[in-house]
Formats: sequence, structure tokens, C-alpha cells
Amino acid sequence: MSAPASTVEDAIQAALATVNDPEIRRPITELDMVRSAVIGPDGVVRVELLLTVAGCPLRDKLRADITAAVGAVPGVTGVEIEFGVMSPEQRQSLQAKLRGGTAAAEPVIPFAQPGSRTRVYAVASGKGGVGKSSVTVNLAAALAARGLSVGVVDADIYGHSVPRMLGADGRPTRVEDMIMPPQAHGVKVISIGMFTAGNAAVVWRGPMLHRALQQFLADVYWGELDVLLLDLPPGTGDVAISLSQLLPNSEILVVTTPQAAAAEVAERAGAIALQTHQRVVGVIENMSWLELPDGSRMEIFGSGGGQSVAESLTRTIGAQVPLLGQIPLDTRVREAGDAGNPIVLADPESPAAAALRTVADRLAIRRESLLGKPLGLKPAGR
Ligand SMILES: Nc1ncnc2c1ncn2[C@@H]1O[C@H](COP(=O)(O)OP(=O)(O)OP(=O)(O)O)[C@@H](O)[C@H]1O
Repeated sequence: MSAPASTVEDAIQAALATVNDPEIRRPITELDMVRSAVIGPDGVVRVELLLTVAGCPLRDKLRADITAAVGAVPGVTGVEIEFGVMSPEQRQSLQAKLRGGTAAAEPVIPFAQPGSRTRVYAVASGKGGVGKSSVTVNLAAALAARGLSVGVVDADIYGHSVPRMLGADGRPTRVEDMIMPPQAHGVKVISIGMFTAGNAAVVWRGPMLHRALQQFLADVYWGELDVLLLDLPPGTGDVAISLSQLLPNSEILVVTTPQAAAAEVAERAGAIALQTHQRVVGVIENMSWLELPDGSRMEIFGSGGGQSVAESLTRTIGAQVPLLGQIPLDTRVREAGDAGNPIVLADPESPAAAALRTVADRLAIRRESLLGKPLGLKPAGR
């Protein structure tokens, strides 16, 4: 005996509502992508689906998910899907919907809104090459592996290496003037490198950098993020200042090596927080030592840099700045980064991965303990 028609149709709608758009990660029904879904007398359901863009690379995934969900409804004998494309008006209304119903003329940065629950960490270093990007991608992957919703902005305009290190080499898709970020290892990533041709160098002045960063924060559809990490360029440049203006509640993570010369410049990068009234969440020492086959440690870059930056920032800023972790030198960190599979995932038992995970745990624990409460953080030093 077949079920009454209305019940089957309700069940089909309910099944469609379980299918998420793979990019936007919200149900296709909520996004008005399902134009029609009709069951014929033969039990075959014909679904007309509107894609956001014609060349949508995720068409096959949508087809498979819809077929599985609708095909499982009792009484359904088959599923046929016809793909169409949204009109400019439909895309505009989708964009307004994603922005929370406001077709804002001015770009709105969701993380800067009162009550935003997203923790924003800006990863800064004094010198280049200390492993800031490696630390950023590993923290992002470790936090995502804990089940948090994580985004990364590669704001290292001159040395953008985050997409490669995360293996996120897809191009962002556009819905009107909204940008859908590629994802890898559960992390949403956006980088200036995704908008430049090949390996072209970007020579931008302050106002252009500011605008690019604003666009990454406002025009990218991030969804509800638990954590947003920003990989800043080394030093105390324009991007750090712009970020503090765009996201005054962002917190700074300082990466240094144990070397005294690196530590001195790292202190300067951290001390910028005094002027920008940001909080410095802690210091991460990278390349701390190399473990030799006999188990002893060779301190290639000396020792004590991380601790000394933490102590000096604690004094300068007048608030506790802890040393969050020490990451050993390990060729596997580089190899994993080169392969687009961060070491916390590629070799989770290695000492470097364990040290990175411990730092990620400390960052995530702070957020979970605040879950459900407005953050209301007082900027350090005020
Ligand atoms: N703990 C580590 N052990 C071994 N190699 C590492 C480690 N950390 C980083 N590296 C390697 O060192 C190089 C520099 O690292 P990375 O690009 O992350 O630095 P960065 O501070 O972001 O540099 P820049 O700011 O100049 O882009 C990379 O080749 C990376 O793979």
C-alpha cells in the first residue's frame, strides 16, 4: 500500500532539507535552490535544482546527495535531477539571505558585530621565515579536527603560502559579490594568491591592502565560525594596523624562534598591541630544537627566545602573556606543509604535531569556556 500523496511529498521535502549545498553548507531548501520536486505516478521524483553559477564544480556531489536522500523515501522508485542556474535576481536575494537579510551597501564584517562568537587570532611574527604560516595552518587543522568551525585568511600579502600548505588550491566561487572560500581539511581558506595570476608578486600600498583585507572579511561567506585565524605578513606593517581597525576584538599570537635577534623583533610585533589596544593571547616558539637519534636535543637557533618574548610582552603590556608552546624542528613539518597535509594530520604522533595540538587545545579551551557568553573582552593595557 502506498502512503498518501501529501505524506510522500512532505517526506521528499524533508529529505531535500537534509541536503546541504557543499560550499555554503546550508540546506538547499533554505537557499531556495530547489525550484520544484514532483513525484510521478511511477514513483520517480523529478527535482529541478537551481545552481548559483552555471559551471558549479560541485554539481556531481549535489546529484549524489539528493539522489541518496530522496531515494531513501519510502514510495520513491527513482530520482531525476535537472540543473538550472539562478537568475541575477535570485542570486541577489540569496546573497541578502546569507548576509542575514540585509542587502547592505557597506560591507559588513560579521566578526566585528557585537555578540559575534568568533574568536579571531592574528598570527604575527617579527621576522619572516620563522614558521608563522606553518603554525597557522597546523593550528587551523587541529582546531577543525576537534570539530570547531575554522577559517583562515592568508593576509601575508607578499608571501602567501597558506593555500599550498593546506592543500586548498581550488578557486573561490562567486555568488554576485559574495565569495565562497575553498575548503581543505575542514578549514575554509581565502588568500590573495587566489586572485592573482600565477605566482605574480603583489605590490600594493596601504589603502589597497586595507580594502583587500576588508573584502576578505566582509565579502567572503564564512558562515558561523568558531575561530578565524589570520596569517599576517612579518613585521609591524600596514596589514596589522588595518586589522586592528577592522577587527578591534582580534587577539594577537606571536610566533618567534629561540634566537635572540628573532625574539627582539617579535617583541616589537607583539608590542603593537599597546597602540592598537588588542590582547596578546600568547607566544609560540617554533624551531626550538632538533631531536637527535640518541634522544638529545640540538638547539640550532639557541634557546630562550619564546620565554623572553613572553616575559617582555607581559612587562610592556601589563597583562599576562604566556609562552603557549615550543615546536621542535622536524623535517616532517616542512614535508607535510609541502604536501598540503599539515603535520598535525599527517603525523599526529610526532613531537612537533603534539606540541602544535597542545597550543590548539589551549586556544580552543578558552573559547569553549566562554561558549554562550558575549566575549566582552577588555583590550589589554587599558
Ligand atoms: N618546526 C619546523 N620544522 C621544520 N621546518 C619548519 C618548521 N616550521 C617551519 N618550517 C619550514 O620553514 C620554512 C618557513 O616556514 P613558514 O613559511 O611557515 O614561515 P613564515 O614565518 O610564515 O614565513 P614568511 O612570513 O616569510 O612567509 C618553510 O619551509 C617551513 O616548511
